[in-house]
Amino acid sequence: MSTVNPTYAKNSLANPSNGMHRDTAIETIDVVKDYGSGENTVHALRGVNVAFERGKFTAIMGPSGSGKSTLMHTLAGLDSVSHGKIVFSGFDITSMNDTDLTMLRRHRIGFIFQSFNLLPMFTAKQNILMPLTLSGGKVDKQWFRMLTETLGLKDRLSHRPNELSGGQQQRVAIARALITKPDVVFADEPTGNLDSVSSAEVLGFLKKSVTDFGQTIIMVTHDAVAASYADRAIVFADGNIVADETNPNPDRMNDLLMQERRRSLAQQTVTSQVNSALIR
Ligand SMILES: Nc1ncnc2c1ncn2[C@@H]1O[C@H](COP(=O)(O)OP(=O)(O)OP(=O)(O)O)[C@@H](O)[C@H]1O
Repeated sequence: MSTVNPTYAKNSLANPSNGMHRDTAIETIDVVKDYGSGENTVHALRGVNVAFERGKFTAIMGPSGSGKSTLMHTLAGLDSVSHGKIVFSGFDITSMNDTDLTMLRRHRIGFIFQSFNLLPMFTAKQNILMPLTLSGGKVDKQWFRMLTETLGLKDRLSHRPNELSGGQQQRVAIARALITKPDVVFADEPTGNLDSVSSAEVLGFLKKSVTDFGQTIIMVTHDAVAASYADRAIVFADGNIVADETNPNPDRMNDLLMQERRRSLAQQTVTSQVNSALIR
């Protein structure tokens, strides 16, 4: 049975204003994203409909170029959509201006990156508190203590990033992402630069933040083992969702990914045969 930190739950819920299910943290409605125009248009997202449940850990997988990063960037309001809506805790973020989007990201979204993105001149503690320093927010000392203890960082708080291992740096980045008690954390290949032991540790902490603190996490990964820590895994291909697995296991995810790779190769072969036939 998961326990939800009461302060956390209180701060993280908004009143949905549009009939959206109150257990949905973020949702896309018919989202299309095109890059470029005319003949050179790249259809990165082709009418994506997906809802991410609050307090769940979702992995997004798929071949290179399938649209995973585009989806994550549009969900986080870092990139605009060509068509459709993104509803975040009841608010349509596609109609927000840049200032409101910046505020939303600062106060309600946490980010974890493959390359940690810590500020090298600051200590672990300063890095963790950076989002609050920037927003002028108050530090919840109890929450800071709980996070740093859970993440095993208590004895590393005065160290700078170059004095920490990769796994420790990523744990600092996780604490930084969680310090504001965000509604959603987006993790982009969080274990891409880590060895298998550190990866397992980081994924274990991400899972714990979901089960123990009620966090909502959306993680892009190429790694089927990483995806198996999630409650759900979505597979993307060519800008569409082609599979949606509950309690994913690595074998099943690898099978689905291989299947997509074969399908994409077969499609490329057909396209190049048609092109050469047309040229002749
Ligand atoms: N700024 C851009 N301008 C033009 N095309 C883009 C841009 N960003 C992404 N694309 C294209 O959109 C498609 C989806 O890209 P995206 O980065 O979302 O894929 P991905 O699944 O995250 O790939 P990877 O696993 O390699 O990171 C690709 O064909 C890519 O080339």
